[in-house]
Amino acid sequence: MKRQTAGSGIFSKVNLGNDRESAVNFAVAEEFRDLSDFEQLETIGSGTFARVKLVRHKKTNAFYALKILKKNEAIRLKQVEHVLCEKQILSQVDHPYIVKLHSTYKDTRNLYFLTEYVPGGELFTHLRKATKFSNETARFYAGSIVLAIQYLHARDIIFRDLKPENLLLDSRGYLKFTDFGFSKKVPESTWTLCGTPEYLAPEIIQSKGHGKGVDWWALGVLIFEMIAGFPPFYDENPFGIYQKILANKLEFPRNFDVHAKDLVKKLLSADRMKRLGNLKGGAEDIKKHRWFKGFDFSELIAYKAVAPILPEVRSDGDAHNYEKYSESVDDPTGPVIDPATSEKLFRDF
Ligand SMILES: Nc1ncnc2c1ncn2[C@@H]1O[C@H](COP(=O)(O)OP(=O)(O)OP(=O)(O)O)[C@@H](O)[C@H]1O
Repeated sequence: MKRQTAGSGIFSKVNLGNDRESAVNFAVAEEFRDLSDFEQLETIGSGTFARVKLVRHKKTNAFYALKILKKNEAIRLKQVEHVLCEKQILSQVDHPYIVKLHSTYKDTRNLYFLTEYVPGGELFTHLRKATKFSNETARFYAGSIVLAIQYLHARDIIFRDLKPENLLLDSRGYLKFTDFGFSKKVPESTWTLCGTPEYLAPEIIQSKGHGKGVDWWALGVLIFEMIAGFPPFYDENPFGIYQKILANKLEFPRNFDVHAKDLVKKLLSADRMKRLGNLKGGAEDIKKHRWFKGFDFSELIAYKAVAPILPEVRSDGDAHNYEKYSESVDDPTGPVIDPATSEKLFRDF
């Protein structure tokens, strides 16, 4: 079972902040100007109020992913500000491990993100298939995540939804971050409760205000889950999970690598002032940890490292690495919403 991101309206302490910077890097190329230039193929992802479809550019035959969000659902679930942030942040970032945004569109019913198509499937699927990863495999992905998060944090962007469901594999087996729906530009702290229960840092649950440290916490959860095959704090219901996170009791399976264990403990420090990654040395402290001894980050970023899993990609538009969704049950487009409301709320999209 894939884990849905929480925080859609249940928790209302929203800090909107003053982070409406203009999208400096975002110029839409000619070929991406019109949505009717694309043929919509199968659904490859479905979230709380979005559907992601594989699409083909009719003229060039190139494949892309189109994320479709219903405006009415974005309003109902109080996600308008998050969607605007998602566009603003995705249009500003440019990193090999972050999915590339080509263009955005809107009509009377929906908002659309056109991004590169990443054909290798979710890290989640590969992890569940393998049950658990070897130390080396986990290190390859963790190293990639450290680089991407370091890049984001240097730009004061917190990702806030790190989990294997939001990490995709490209055809070379390298990671791509997707879903910036909860990411936020914050030089200081922010107060919104969002994320996925198993990956929430204690300071988010306690509404203490949180910053970049939450991504390093989530990395600790992810390294644990990759090596153990299950997350460190687990319960049938979210409140049970929150209790376990706050109790901060870690039980490592036998054979868990000692250095990985030490790193996970340092990332899962309940006190964010003592959490590795969140200290003066930043991400460099994590790169220097014993678990990464001998690991070559420059090879990794240059795509010279051998990826541990090479996904089977039969052709450019092959979607078999993604779950199959019924196309008929749920119309991906929403109802037309009042034009004045639409203009007011979605002007910046
Ligand atoms: N660029 C892409 N290439 C291939 N698949 C993608 C791409 N973007 C998204 N997907 C697929 O669609 C799924 C949902 O996308 P995304 O997480 O952006 O939507 P969401 O509605 O915000 O999801 P959630 O509610 O779970 O947070 C992803 O987990 C992935 O399986």
